[in-house]
Amino acid sequence: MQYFDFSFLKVTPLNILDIVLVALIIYQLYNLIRGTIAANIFIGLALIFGLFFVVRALHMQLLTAILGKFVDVGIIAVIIVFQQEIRRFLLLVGKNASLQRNKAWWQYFFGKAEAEKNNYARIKPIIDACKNLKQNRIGALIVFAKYYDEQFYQNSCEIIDSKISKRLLESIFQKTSPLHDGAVVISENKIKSASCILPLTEKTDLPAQFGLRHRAGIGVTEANEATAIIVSEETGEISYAKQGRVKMNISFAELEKLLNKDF
Ligand SMILES: Nc1ncnc2c1ncn2[C@@H]1O[C@H](COP(=O)(O)OP(=O)(O)OP(=O)(O)O)[C@@H](O)[C@H]1O
Repeated sequence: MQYFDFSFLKVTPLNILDIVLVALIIYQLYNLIRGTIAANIFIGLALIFGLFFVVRALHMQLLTAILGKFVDVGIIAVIIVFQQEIRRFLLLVGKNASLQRNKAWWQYFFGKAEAEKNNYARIKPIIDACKNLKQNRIGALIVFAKYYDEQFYQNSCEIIDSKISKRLLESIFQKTSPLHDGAVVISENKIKSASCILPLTEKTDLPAQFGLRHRAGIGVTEANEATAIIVSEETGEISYAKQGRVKMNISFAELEKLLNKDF
């Protein structure tokens, strides 16, 4: 019987740490591109790289030379194509740590129940405003940005920078309000801006009734660490978008749970 000799493999604790860290980075990158158009681009690039290694091994010189040109500029192509995702990843690395730490300290000192109570107080005006908007069939798009990326939001928005209030949210979305077109962005516990023009998703498999408001709500969660509530003017239905996916027609109890988790 033949045995394989693995004695040449020397695994140190540092090697294991190395593998775990790489796995974590790949997982975070996967989370960032999951369900977005970037995932398809990634598959396309991976296929070109895979094909290059196959044709090179088979000594197919012409194809190797052509694909080699792509592979030579591979890292530059990856940086250009995944510019948005790399930006989000770096933001995540830089800012998430401090946000999570704040939350953890709060829970450590005041206990989980107190933290939840505090969170409910923050969420309540938003849920109450959504109830009113739904009842009156007023369309709305409210974005919760984990980090307020000034470059991304401020170009197209009206700066508000105010405490979150039910009445303010309701009045922004009134059809006669000059700010009703576009999205409200909430971040750092404030209504940061209104009337924001957001990027539209390029998804092709969305329900037919989804127009620009829904497309913008989904699009912003693909391009940023953000979630969005979409109130349909047509049906009054509430949808919730996160990481490029959307939950349709959710109840207020569900909305409260989602906001409690994400906001
Ligand atoms: N790029 C954008 N960013 C933010 N808001 C947008 C954008 N494009 C359109 N909107 C908002 O969506 C409104 C138009 O909504 P539209 O009827 O196309 O959407 P919908 O998804 O069908 O939603 P509804 O069910 O409310 O009709 C606009 O009045 C504007 O307020």
